Amino acid sequence: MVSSSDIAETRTTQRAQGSATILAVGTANPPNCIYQADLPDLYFKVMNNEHMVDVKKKFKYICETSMIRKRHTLLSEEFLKENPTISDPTAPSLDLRHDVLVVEVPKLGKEAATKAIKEWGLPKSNITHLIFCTISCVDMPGADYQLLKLLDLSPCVKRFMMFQQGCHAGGTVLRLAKDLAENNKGARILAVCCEIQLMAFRSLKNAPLDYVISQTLFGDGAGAVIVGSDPDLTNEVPLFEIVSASQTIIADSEGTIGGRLSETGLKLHLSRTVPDLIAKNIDTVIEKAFSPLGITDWNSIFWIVHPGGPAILDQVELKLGLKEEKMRASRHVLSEYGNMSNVTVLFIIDEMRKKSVEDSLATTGEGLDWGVLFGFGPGITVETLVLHSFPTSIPSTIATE
Ligand SMILES: CC(=O)CC(=O)SCCNC(=O)CCNC(=O)[C@H](O)C(C)(C)COP(=O)(O)OP(=O)(O)OC[C@H]1O[C@@H](n2cnc3c(N)ncnc32)[C@H](O)[C@@H]1OP(=O)(O)O
Repeated sequence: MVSSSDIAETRTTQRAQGSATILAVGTANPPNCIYQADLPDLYFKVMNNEHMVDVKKKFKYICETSMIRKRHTLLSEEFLKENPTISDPTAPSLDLRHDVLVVEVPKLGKEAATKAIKEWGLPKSNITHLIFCTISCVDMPGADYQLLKLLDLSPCVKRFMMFQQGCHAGGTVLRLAKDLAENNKGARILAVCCEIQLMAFRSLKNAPLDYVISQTLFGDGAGAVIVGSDPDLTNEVPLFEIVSASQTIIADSEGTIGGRLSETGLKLHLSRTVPDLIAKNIDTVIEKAFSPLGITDWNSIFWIVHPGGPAILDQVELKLGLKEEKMRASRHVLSEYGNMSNVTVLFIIDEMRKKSVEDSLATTGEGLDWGVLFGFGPGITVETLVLHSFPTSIPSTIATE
């Protein structure tokens, strides 16, 4: 007969001993790059909206204050010319958008995943779980299945498909990967976020101001990480330990960020109160996350913050009295790639560890030991991760890539 102590022992052997760690990061973007300074002329031309002079003026102003220098996109002028329904706010275009996205989202995800696997350095056969996250398209089987096929992974890899989560979900993916890694001894999780903004691309004819804002902020990209506990230090190089992960909903924020799929694409709603609501609540969230460690000096940690827009970074910085350099990595990624929704925090992790090596700092977290990762999205949902950095003893190929 099996005793309860046998079951307890079996459960212990099924679990990992240590916390989950990020073991590799890969990123990818479509090759087409648009400079924000060129966007107003380009956008209003391809959308046949040149006559909307006042809207263009507003669009140009927001482009100038967005703190974005450039963004990558799958879209091209040729594609929009060949597919005029995309630019017509009254014509159904959902099928057309989906036809493109169900193919392109797993493909871009594969590019990022391939880089992460290469950096990790172990055979693909060691991957036990796959998480795929996107708001760009919905399909069955989903982008997780397509990516498994594209990468030629084992059909026994355990998949999780996260549809329609939003911008906080870079944090959700890492939280899920942590639970999987810590509860399954030897697990190696490939987690991929990929967003191509074609679903939300739309004409500004008769559009509310938040549509104008969304057209100026979002960019295309994919990020991938390998996560696992108890790294084999002869073969694996840990970058960040995920010490804790939590999620909360900001009080009285319902309806301030949202999206609905329609026959004319994804309609995004953003309230102007978003930066203020996040800033007003951020102190409570961070105090709760760091109280077990006794850390209260927010300038003593490194920061990875989803840059929904510059106002969010500015207001968090102001509320917590952060030094200007704390948001460097988040602002850099916003400037060079725009808001790539849930993908963005994975780019910031990549930027932070590479710059730390480049600047000969002692740890992957800008020379500091502890750090925070914040994801913000519909709800308003906040994902909070407490991270612990590692010494920057990583191969030079990673830093110079
Ligand atoms: C989709 C997801 O899941 C998660 C996400 O990431 S959602 C994206 C979250 N991002 C945001 O909410 C954007 C945050 N906002 C910003 O960063 C900045 O406001 C901005 C870059 C959009 C513009 O910055 P700015 O030009 O310096 O000044 P700001 O005064 O804030 O705004 C300019 C104008 O736009 C208006 N505005 C700003 N945000 C608005 C919104 N969401 N809806 C409607 N109007 C808005 C302002 O009221 C102002 O209008 P007036 O000139 O008529 O007064």
